Amino acid sequence: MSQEAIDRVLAHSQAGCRLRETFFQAKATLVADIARAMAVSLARGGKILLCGNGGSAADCQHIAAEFVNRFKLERPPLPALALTTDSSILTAIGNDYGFEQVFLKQVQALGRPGDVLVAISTSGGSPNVLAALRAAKEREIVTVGFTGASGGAMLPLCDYPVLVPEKITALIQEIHIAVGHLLCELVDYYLFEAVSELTPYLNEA
Ligand SMILES: O=C(CO)[C@@H](O)[C@H](O)[C@H](O)[C@H](O)COP(=O)(O)O
Ligand SMILES: [Zn+2]
Repeated sequence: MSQEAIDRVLAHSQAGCRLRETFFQAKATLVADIARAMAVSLARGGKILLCGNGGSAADCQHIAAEFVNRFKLERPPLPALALTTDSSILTAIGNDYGFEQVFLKQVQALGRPGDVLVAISTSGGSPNVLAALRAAKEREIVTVGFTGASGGAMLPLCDYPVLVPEKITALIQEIHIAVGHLLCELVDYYLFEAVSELTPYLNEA
């Protein structure tokens, strides 16, 4: 058995544990606020859109599946759509207009004011994610950005920036999917277990 391999396993898990602890201590309120904003959107007939590249694309479809199917609670399906999954749409837009527009045109086609876009980029600099965020802002879609490191160009485009203060992509992604799961849990909480907590926000303009 290679000691080097074992050391790498332990170093990754220990770094992940430390990051997880400090991140959630600092961002618990932010995560709850985002879940409440999503629940308000869904209660008003809105939907959740998600976009990102590579591992983050996988996170998008993972999170959308929890909303559409179920998470922990038995409840009606909730509308969420990963903009990363339709190969015909992605290849048509990528081929005809360029990869930068693959999410932008889907936001333009499907996004309505009051919807929520969850945009995931660990670097905060992926041009197709930035273009989707700009399109969402133009349409009065609530923007949630999962990012890392310094947040890059994403930060000013996000109503709710979720910044993981870390440079290693894998560690950032592991926090992102934990945030995604927590949003699923808390949206269910606000919509189906604590509706009275949501009521004042539903009455806001
Ligand atoms: O999963 C990983 C790395 O862990 C990769 O697939 C990673 O997501 C890709 O390199 C992405 O293209 C990175 O994009 P971004 O997070 O910087 O927007
Ligand atoms: Zn990965």
